[in-house]
Amino acid sequence: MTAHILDGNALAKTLRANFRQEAEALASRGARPGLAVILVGENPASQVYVRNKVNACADAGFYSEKHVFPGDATQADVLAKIRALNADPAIHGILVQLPLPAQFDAEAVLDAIVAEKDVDGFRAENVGALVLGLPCFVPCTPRGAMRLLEEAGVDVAGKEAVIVGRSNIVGKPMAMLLMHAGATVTVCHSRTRDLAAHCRRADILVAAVGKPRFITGEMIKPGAVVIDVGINRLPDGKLCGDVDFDAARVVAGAITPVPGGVGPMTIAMLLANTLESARNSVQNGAGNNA
Ligand SMILES: Nc1nc(=O)c2c([nH]1)NC[C@@H]1CN(c3ccc(C(=O)N[C@@H](CCC(=O)O)C(=O)O)cc3)C=[N+]21
Ligand SMILES: [Mg+2]
Repeated sequence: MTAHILDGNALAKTLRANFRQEAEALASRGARPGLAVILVGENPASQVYVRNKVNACADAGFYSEKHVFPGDATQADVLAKIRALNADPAIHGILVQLPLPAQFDAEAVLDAIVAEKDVDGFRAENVGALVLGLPCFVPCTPRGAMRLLEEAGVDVAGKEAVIVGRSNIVGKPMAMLLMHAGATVTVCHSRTRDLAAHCRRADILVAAVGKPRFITGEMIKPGAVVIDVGINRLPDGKLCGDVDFDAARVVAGAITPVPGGVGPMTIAMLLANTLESARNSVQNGAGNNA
């Protein structure tokens, strides 16, 4: 058996073409979707991701701004920029690239973004709404992972889903989305006893641990759908996921590659959330002139 490869690059490209049509429709109503990305410091991985986000905006006909601060910038500098963007009608989404340098209180910075522009979905109001099943911005990486499951034709209801990783950005929201979709969800983490046994029960296995090739072939149930959220840079400069891809692909039924799986879908869902925010602004009578 060889797993079906879930091509995030191809799906993201198709989605961006659809977003472009919607962006033009919104632009004609005075609300071209606009995203502002804030990057602090010179983390090379962050620079790549931010560049990908800005390029994706251009490709989808969105307006975007990139605000780069030096690594020794103060929190007050960044907060002032966020306040200006909060009030800017051309901007529908504000993203502060994480991680922030150590001198920052990331919680306080994210909290400064008005909820209507929190397209990452990281603020407490958003997380609360997600848990309650109310309208909200669904965090981009889990939303992209769910979209890939849909693309794979996976009927989530009744399935055993196992998530490895309990982060606020991936593990926790992913658990909520899978639960809402009807899966029986187990969240495993660094303290879990007999992780392999949990993983082997999974019809849907989501790896979000941040350790290269941590999930081995023996941890996968034959035919399972494997979603690899990991992006790890190896000493030779190559990227690899949290799953041992070569071992997994001969066991799994479907699997996301790294790169080219969840990563591009994360960016596509950032655009989807920004589009949603622009649509909301039109409904609330607060478009822009972009
Ligand atoms: N406020 C905030 N929101 C985020 O959504 C956020 C963040 N901070 N900090 C970092 C993580 C990571 N993340 C990725 C986005 C795209 C790729 C991506 O495009 N990956 C390509 C490869 C990129 C490469 O070549 O390095 C791929 O998987 O094919 C990866 C990772 C968003 N994050
Ligand atoms: Mg996690």
